[in-house]
Amino acid sequence: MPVRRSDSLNLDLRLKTMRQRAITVSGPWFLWINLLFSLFILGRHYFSPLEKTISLTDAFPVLEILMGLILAISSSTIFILRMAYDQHAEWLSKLLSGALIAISALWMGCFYLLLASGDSRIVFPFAALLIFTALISLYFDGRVLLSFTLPIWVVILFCNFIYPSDLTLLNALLYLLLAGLFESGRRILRSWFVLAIRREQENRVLIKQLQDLANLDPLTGIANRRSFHLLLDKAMQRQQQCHTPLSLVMLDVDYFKKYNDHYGHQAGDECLVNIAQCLVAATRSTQDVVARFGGEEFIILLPEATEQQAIEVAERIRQKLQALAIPHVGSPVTGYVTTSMGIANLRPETTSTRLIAQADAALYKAKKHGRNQWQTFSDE
Ligand SMILES: Nc1nc2c(ncn2[C@@H]2O[C@H](COP(=O)(O)OP(=O)(O)OP(=O)(O)O)[C@@H](O)[C@H]2O)c(=O)[nH]1
Repeated sequence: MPVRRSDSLNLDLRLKTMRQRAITVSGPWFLWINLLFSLFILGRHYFSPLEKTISLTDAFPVLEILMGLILAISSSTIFILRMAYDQHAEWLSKLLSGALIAISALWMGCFYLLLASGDSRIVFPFAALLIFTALISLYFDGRVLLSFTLPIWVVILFCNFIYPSDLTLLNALLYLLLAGLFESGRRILRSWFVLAIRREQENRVLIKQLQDLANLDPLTGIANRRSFHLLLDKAMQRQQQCHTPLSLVMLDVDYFKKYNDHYGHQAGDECLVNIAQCLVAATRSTQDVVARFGGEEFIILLPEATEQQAIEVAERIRQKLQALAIPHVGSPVTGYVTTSMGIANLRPETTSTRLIAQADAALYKAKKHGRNQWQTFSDE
């Protein structure tokens, strides 16, 4: 199946959002690792069973300063992440990326100092561990992963050339092997990540399609009878708790059988779509519900609307249809498509079935009085 542009745009957008989320989930773990590693380097003389070598860093505590900065950046970023109100906010992911790039630059300085002073015992295991834990935590975001690991790769390679005593064939092979493992691992992990997001995206589309099938009328795209009942029950519960008004308008297209007989079923379908659009245009988009109740019958739920406000809606519909002026030569009413409408207002103790029956009774009255008009149940 060809990939549509909108689908790939959606996927790119979803990937971006998920990358932002993922970094705020695995970022803290990686910051803890950096924090522990910097503590280890600070206390290296206590942990190391090997004899202490004289090094550059003894003369001036640059290494201690660098490690102190890693400690400060890691711990403060972890703290901010813990305290943040929205754990997946975009600014948090930016803060984390920035913190990791800064930490990487500090590691670069640290490894350079150690290699320059000939103390390479902990550099290679530490660099390898850092690079592979970075891969585990950041594989989904190539840019951040590369920004963190590249300076470490570069400083080791650079020192191997500057200080050739360290440039053994074994080192070079090890370096190449690590780079190969890193890149292949990154590709595998990333492909799983993209696949998972793509599947999730497909599932979302599928769920939306199923929801639309269950809740929308396929011809007009407005709510169907089933979802109207659900929404009416919900609205009635809310209304009865808050004691606010609620009204219904039920509509029936006048002499629609004659319309079909004269213009054909296809034109009849188009007419129903136009009427549905007209009803939607005449109501408030946020809370009113326009639904197709049956063949050429529509119903409108007007929460928080008094009978007078429902009358205003019905009158607006009548005028909009009049302005549309869809020809209906078979109609004895006006020669154009018209509707009859029944209005019912919710009274205490009224059930939803009863309320619909009241709107239907008012609609029947409108038909009896000559169609192309509205009637209210309260006038009975
Ligand atoms: N084109 C089309 N026609 C439909 C659809 N659903 C129902 N109808 C037609 O709507 C017509 C309804 O006919 P009736 O119930 O006699 O109502 P009416 O002709 O409007 O008469 P009054 O309601 O008394 O004004 C029937 O001819 C149905 O075939 C639909 O989805 N598309």
